[in-house]
Amino acid sequence: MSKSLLVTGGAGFIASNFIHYMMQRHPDYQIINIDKLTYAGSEANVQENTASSGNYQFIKGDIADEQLVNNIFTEYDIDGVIHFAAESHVDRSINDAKAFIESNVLGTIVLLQAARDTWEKTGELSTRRFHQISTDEVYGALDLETNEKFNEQTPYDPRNPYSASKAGADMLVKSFGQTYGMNVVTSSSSNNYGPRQHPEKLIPTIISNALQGKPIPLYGDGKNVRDWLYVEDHCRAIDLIFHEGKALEKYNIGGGNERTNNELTRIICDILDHLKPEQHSHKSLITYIGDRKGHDRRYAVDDSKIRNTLGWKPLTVFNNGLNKTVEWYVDQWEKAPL
Ligand SMILES: NC(=O)c1ccc[n+]([C@@H]2O[C@H](COP(=O)([O-])OP(=O)(O)OC[C@H]3O[C@@H](n4cnc5c(N)ncnc54)[C@H](O)[C@@H]3O)[C@@H](O)[C@H]2O)c1
Ligand SMILES: Cc1cn([C@H]2C[C@H](O)[C@@H](COP(=O)(O)OP(=O)(O)O[C@H]3O[C@H](CO)[C@@H](O)[C@H](O)[C@H]3O)O2)c(=O)[nH]c1=O
Repeated sequence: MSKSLLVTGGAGFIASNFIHYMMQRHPDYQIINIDKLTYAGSEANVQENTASSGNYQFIKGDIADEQLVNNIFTEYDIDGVIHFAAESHVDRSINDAKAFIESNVLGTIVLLQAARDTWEKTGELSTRRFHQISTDEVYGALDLETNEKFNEQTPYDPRNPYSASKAGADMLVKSFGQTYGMNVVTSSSSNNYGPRQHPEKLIPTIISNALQGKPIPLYGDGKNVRDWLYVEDHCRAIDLIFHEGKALEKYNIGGGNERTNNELTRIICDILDHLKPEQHSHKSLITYIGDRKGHDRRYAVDDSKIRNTLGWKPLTVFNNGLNKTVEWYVDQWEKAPL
């Protein structure tokens, strides 16, 4: 059945990939994308596939703007919300967390209330769906020395202002399920990689600095571990959870690719050495700098619930995904060097 989906933050990294994915997977769906176009969002991220589509609508605006969000719910018959919009960069939250509270906490409550009020009136509060896109960072950090992973029962223990704001938003979403019987679901994923990520994040930083012959900055000893998930595998998981996940439940999504930042950086440098043999040795650019404050040591996700109950698993082999990713950034770089 065709649906109208409100996607928030669709000009950012993951949600723009999600819109591309959904337009191919469900071409009959209408997608309404609300995005404030902060420094992290770019309309160019979504223009490629949506330009000629009659099923796509872009609204430039803030999810914390109550009047705008209420108007969207009045104007469109929204079947479901997939809520990505957020301030997403840990380092920025350490410098100044105010925007994180405004977008991630206040923005989420504005969306929840508009959805609740609209769907309550039509008697569809328990059938229409609000899907919260969350992060493995809400669980805190793991030690390097253990094999432990975050599962859905792991208590929340956010350790930086970004993850605290996401944890707050997740709690509000859960409370709307408990208090009003709203059909909410939450998914928490590990670190995504792929095309269209903002250059402030680790992988685009490595590639862009390497291409420019600039130092590749690694925080601390470079031994921090992240569990890398190809963004398209994440999009497939979200599609499945949105349609088939159980109300009030939470699903973890992992890549099964734990790598230290040192390992990851060296793999990317090897790919670049192969693609750009005429350039300097890329590894020689690796430079250790001061550590991130409160730097979480390791994230790792146990995704057996989504594998066992919904039949999802990541399909992208890490080296293939990284090769595709590096090629995409090199191609962008060649079209428009910074
Ligand atoms: N990137 C990851 O590895 C990762 C992993 C797990 C979960 N997440 C979550 O996925 C979501 C998307 O992350 P991302 O990396 O694509 O982020 P991003 O920073 O690339 O994109 C965020 C988008 O949200 C928009 N936005 C921010 N505040 C807004 C507001 N108040 N109103 C409307 N739009 C606003 C921005 O303009 C931008 O387009 C976030 O909720 C993040 O917490 C990200
Ligand atoms: C930008 C940068 C990062 N790093 C380190 C810090 C981390 O250990 C690792 C990855 O950093 P980032 O790319 O900023 O990602 P991280 O802090 O893990 O957070 C990401 O992954 C989270 C999911 O785990 C998401 O919720 C966040 O929105 C997303 O930004 O690399 C460096 O060593 N040098 C850098 O220049």
